[in-house]
Amino acid sequence: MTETFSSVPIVDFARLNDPVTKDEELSNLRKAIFVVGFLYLTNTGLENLIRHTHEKLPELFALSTEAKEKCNMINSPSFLGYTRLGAETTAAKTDLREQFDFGTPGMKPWTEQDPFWQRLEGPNQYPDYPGAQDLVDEYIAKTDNLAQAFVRLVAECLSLPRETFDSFKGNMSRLKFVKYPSAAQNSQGVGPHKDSAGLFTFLSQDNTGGLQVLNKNGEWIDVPPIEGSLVVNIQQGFEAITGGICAATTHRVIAPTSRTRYSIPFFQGVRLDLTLDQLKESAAHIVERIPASDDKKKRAVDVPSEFLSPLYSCFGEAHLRNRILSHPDVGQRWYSELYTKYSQQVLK
Ligand SMILES: O=C(O)CCC(=O)C(=O)O
Ligand SMILES: [Fe+2]
Repeated sequence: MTETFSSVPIVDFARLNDPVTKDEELSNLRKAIFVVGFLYLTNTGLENLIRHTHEKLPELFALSTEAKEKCNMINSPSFLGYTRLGAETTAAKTDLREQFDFGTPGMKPWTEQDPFWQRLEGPNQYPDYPGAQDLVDEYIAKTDNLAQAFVRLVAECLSLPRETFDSFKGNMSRLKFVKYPSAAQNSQGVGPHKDSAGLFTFLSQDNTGGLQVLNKNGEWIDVPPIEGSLVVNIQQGFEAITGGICAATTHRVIAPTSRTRYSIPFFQGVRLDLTLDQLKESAAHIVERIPASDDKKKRAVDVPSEFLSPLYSCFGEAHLRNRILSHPDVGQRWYSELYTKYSQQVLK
């Protein structure tokens, strides 16, 4: 029988950093990473920042349509900016949410000499709202630090040297502010997907509920809100680096029926230039050191992933492909040939 889960484990970041409790908590983390692929991270020290940011979201989304449209993602070949309700597609269906996408500030401007996928890293479009830029930049900087510390703990829990994953970190992480308006019962807030921008996702949800993960028996498991926690999940970049042993977990959001839901996902970036061949070389050394059973190692092949597909030249192209298909209007505007090519390909 496949080892699976019926609830999402809680991992305490403070206990991971206390020498007295560290070993015990690392073994919790290990199980969460291997078996579930999803966990709550508590006691991160970011609770005040998260609360403060949530307080600002209703006002930010209440900006006039004109103000929001001024920073529409359509202006950005880096897929950064505002997406209005109904402009995003997941699992071939329209998502019922609106959102702002941001990235780590200060990326080197793209030029024609750079690879086409490098254009994913670009400048933000901040909404015209007092303090928005400072808030976004602070949130990204602090969560990036947490993510870096977390990745080192993940290496430790897999009995790998702490710095094992450091060289896979990307230049740009991504942050989103998301609003799900109330809708008819069982509407798709966001459809079933795996996160694909990088290594790990750190998600703060408000107290509405609606987030679910898929277990290995094909059952949807609720991920109810825990105040102050971040829900962490494995993205396809990390899945690929571990040869698929640490699998990204499919998740979705059921739209709320009687209130508005807000969430703040943060996607830790992965190096975009990594090719499949380079990955195979570096991953081989990682995969062989992960003490998993042969059965678990087999999971490496049964998950179709753009990041492990020879159709794409490197992680950057795999990520760009996903962005183009999720935001078809932006994809068509900036990458029309690639849009046509990617929308005809079938992943195996
Ligand atoms: O809003 C949420 O709780 C989850 C959002 C999500 O999975 C995503 O944007 O990738
Ligand atoms: Fe997601």
